[in-house]
Amino acid sequence: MIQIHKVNKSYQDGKQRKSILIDLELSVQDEKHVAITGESGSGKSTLLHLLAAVDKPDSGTIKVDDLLISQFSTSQADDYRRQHLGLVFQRFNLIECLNVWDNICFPARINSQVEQDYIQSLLDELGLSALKNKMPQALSGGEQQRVAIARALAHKPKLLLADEPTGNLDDKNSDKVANLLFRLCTLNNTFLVLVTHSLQLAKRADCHYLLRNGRLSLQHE
Ligand SMILES: Nc1ncnc2c1ncn2[C@@H]1O[C@H](COP(=O)(O)OP(=O)(O)OP(=O)(O)O)[C@@H](O)[C@H]1O
Repeated sequence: MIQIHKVNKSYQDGKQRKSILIDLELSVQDEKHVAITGESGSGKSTLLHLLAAVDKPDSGTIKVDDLLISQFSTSQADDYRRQHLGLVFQRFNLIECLNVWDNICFPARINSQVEQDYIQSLLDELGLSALKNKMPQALSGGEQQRVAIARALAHKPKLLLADEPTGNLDDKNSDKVANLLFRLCTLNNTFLVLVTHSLQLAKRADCHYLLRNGRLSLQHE
C-alpha cells in the first residue's frame, strides 16, 4: 500500500539547508494501522505532508497503492486528495461558514457520495449528534477535533492520515476516539497512518515506527 524509497527532504534554515528526512525507507502492505512517533521537530508532519502530496520530496519516490504520488502534478495531487485521502491535521481546517453537518459532508459532496445514514452513524458514534447545527467557532477544541475526524472518514477514503488525532482530548475521550478510529478504519478497509506522541496509542497500531535522525525504524514492543 505504501512504498517510500530513498526519500530526502530538507528546508532552508537561514543560510543553510536543514535535512529533515534522509534516504527514508518505508514499505507497508498488510499492516493496516501504522503509527509513527518521534521527538518534536523530527519530521513526522513533514512525512505526512509528503504522503498527502501537499509537498514533494527533494529526491526519492513515494507510492500509495501503486500511484506514484511523488511525481504528481498539482491537479493529480488535488484529485488524489479528494478521492483517496482523509486528513486529520493538527489545525482542524474546519470551514467557518458551514455548520458541523455540512463540514462533515463536504468531502463526500465533492465526490458525490453522501451516504446520509453512514454520516449520521459517524456523528452518533463520535458524540456529535447534538452539535450538528452548530458553527465551528462555537465548539471546543476537542469537539472540533472529533468533527475533523468524522469529516475525514465521511467519504470512506482509502488512506487516512492523522496527525495527533487525539491531541486535544482528555484521557476518556482520547480512548473512545482512538477505539473508533481503529474500528472505522478496519470496517471501511481504510489504511491508517497515525502520527502521535502517545506511546500507548502507537502500541495499538499494527506496526509502530520511530522517526529519528531522518529515518524510520520499526519498534518491537
Ligand atoms: N515549511 C517549512 N519551512 C522550513 N522549515 C520547516 C517547514 N516545515 C517544517 N520545518 C522544520 O522541519 C522540522 C520538522 O518539522 P515537523 O513539523 O515535520 O516536525 P514534527 O516531528 O511533526 O514536530 P511536532 O511533533 O512538534 O509536530 C522542524 O525543525 C521544522 O521547523
